[in-house]
Amino acid sequence: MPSIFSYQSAEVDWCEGNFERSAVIAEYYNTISNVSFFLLAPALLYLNRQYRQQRALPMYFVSALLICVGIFSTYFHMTLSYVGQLLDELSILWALAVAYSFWYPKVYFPRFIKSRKQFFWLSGVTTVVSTLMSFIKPAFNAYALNCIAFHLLYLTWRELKKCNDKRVHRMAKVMVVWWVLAISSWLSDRWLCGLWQAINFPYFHSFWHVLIAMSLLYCCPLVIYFDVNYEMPAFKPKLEYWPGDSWPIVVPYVTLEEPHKQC
Ligand SMILES: CCCCCCCC/C=C\CCCCCCCC(=O)N[C@@H](CO)[C@H](O)/C=C/CCCCCCCCCCCCC
Ligand SMILES: [Ca+2]
Ligand SMILES: [Zn+2]
Repeated sequence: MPSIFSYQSAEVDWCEGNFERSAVIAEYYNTISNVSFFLLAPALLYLNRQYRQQRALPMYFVSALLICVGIFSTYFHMTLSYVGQLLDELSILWALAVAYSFWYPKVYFPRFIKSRKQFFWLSGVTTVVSTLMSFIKPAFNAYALNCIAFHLLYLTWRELKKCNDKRVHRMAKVMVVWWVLAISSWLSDRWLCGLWQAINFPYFHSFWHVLIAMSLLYCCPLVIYFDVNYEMPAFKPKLEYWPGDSWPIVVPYVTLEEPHKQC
């Protein structure tokens, strides 16, 4: 019986051919495209540094978990091992759980939850139960995780209804475009592999890594923007673009306008 650590012991195998470019890396492009997650975390911390100074714990915690996602996803595609697959999926689950625990707006808490502390407990218990259940059918986990994006889209839509800042609406639209491209790549790698192999282009899962990191690059400032509005009344959030508004390719981030001076 193969070990759960051994090469190709995972339940899933992505479309890219195995060991075609290296004797030790199973899926070469799927492995190296994880560099996106290693760039994403420091970019978020650097660009949103004013917010990070106010909310250091959640920012460092989620950034560290995004790095873990990168490490485990790299390990998974390098080995295609059962342990790699579970670590990849569980690191995503825990990163999302921590992000929800810190940033889920209080106005959407279920009625029986009275404080963020209680919400932490609810998220913690739900995540531990989901972690245990994830061993039942690991191949199903990725579909369940992808469904969380629909909840994020729903929350974004609810928030945009209350917001009339045009820059925020534009940023949300761009985030959705990146996500649609990302999920299309993920699904097509899963379901249309025969077609991509026939045309010798089985690289859609590596596109997914880059595209989902791009959508997170837009999603995170949105989360920060709404958090400042809800939880930090002394500040006014402002969306800015790096390196500048007039550049063709830009990265959004949030600055905090000076707190109201007390006389
Ligand atoms: C201030 C910041 C707050 C926001 C924090 C958001 C935290 C997000 C945490 C984790 C997301 C990482 C997703 C990347 C997964 C990469 C690894 C991967 O490719 N794994 C595959 C196997 O290699 C696996 O099959 C994929 C599983 C599906 C993952 C689905 C993740 C949904 C993430 C939702 C992001 C939404 C962005 C825009 C929403 C409209
Ligand atoms: Ca493969
Ligand atoms: Zn992957």
